Amino acid sequence: EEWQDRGAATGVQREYDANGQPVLKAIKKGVKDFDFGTTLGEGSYSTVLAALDRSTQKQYAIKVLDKRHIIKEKKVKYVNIEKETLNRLTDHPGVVRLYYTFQDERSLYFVLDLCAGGELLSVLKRMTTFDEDCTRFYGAQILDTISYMHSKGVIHRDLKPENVLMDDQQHIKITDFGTAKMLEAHQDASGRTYYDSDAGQLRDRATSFVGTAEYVSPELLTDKNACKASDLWAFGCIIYQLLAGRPPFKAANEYLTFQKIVALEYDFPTGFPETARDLVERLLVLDPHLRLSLENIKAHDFFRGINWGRGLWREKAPRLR
Ligand SMILES: Nc1ncnc2c1ncn2[C@@H]1O[C@H](COP(=O)(O)OP(=O)(O)OP(=O)(O)O)[C@@H](O)[C@H]1O
Ligand SMILES: O=C(O)C[C@H](Cc1nc2cc(Cl)cc(Cl)c2[nH]1)c1ccc(Cl)cc1
Repeated sequence: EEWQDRGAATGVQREYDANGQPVLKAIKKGVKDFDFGTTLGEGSYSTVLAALDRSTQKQYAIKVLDKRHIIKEKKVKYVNIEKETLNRLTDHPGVVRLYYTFQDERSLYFVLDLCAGGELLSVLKRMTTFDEDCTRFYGAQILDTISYMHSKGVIHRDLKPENVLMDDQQHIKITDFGTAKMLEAHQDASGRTYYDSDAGQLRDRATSFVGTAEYVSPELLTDKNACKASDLWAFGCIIYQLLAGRPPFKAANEYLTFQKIVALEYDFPTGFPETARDLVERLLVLDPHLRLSLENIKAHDFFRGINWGRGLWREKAPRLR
């Protein structure tokens, strides 16, 4: 196997060599450390199973990918991007946590947070629409997470209700980073790390990746360039969808949907709340430079009363009505 799994060791244990000298050995988890349970879902190249770590009795979701299938479908790049991106996003409650990766002769394994609440899309379908309080609460958690991702130089590029999972506290966790873009890290004069605004993206012009039709930003369709503001366009579509029960741009096929996006052809259902309408109108703006910035969105009237930061993640989720 030319790929040696340099996956992060899960910790070290102390052993003693022949002369009684203490030796620290890296502990690597493997398949045998887990009891696999129900299938939580299937992807095009993956199966996600509930699993119990026998030694800690902790529950996880383990995403299993078939090596041969990955190679045949030319998805090696995406799998490695998902691993590298998740390894960069390790300290925020709104990002699904990657604990370990390992492999055996047949498969690759991602050991992830278990999100027992399923997809936000399924919750929305059960509710038809969210009321303003729920939209404000879940919207704030999603925005706080986008803010963290962008601060780490990660653009998700495929944000949508299917990629927002719920944990057992009804808090959200964003997943599916195989198509994310990682901006180059730079050190400033005082040695602090910052990420290339979007200049570094210029080389990326040839990117072949386009997200999910209903949430694709106009700049990705016109000049094939995703930037941080592209995630904020998708955020605007999600806020609209939570309140309206459907995404703003949806047509019979992808091409017609793209036509609606670049023509900004959408309207609000009667009864759509005014403040939310104002926020969506300032997000669904064709020119990414004129779209509301992250800070402007946090300060928008729709999010009045939200305390951004730790508090947001300790609060009890409003009852989904
Ligand atoms: N951490 C998790 N906890 C609980 N369920 C999960 C978790 N991650 C994924 N799932 C579920 O498993 C299913 C498959 O997810 P996976 O990320 O493997 O593929 P996908 O991204 O949904 O599909 P595709 O690869 O075609 O885009 C999803 O529908 C999701 O609901
Ligand atoms: O060195 C690393 O970064 C760890 C490896 C890299 C890696 N080994 C692979 C083997 C195959 Cl067959 C396919 C892919 Cl995508 C592979 N990616 C790895 C192991 C496990 C997981 Cl889940 C992801 C990447």
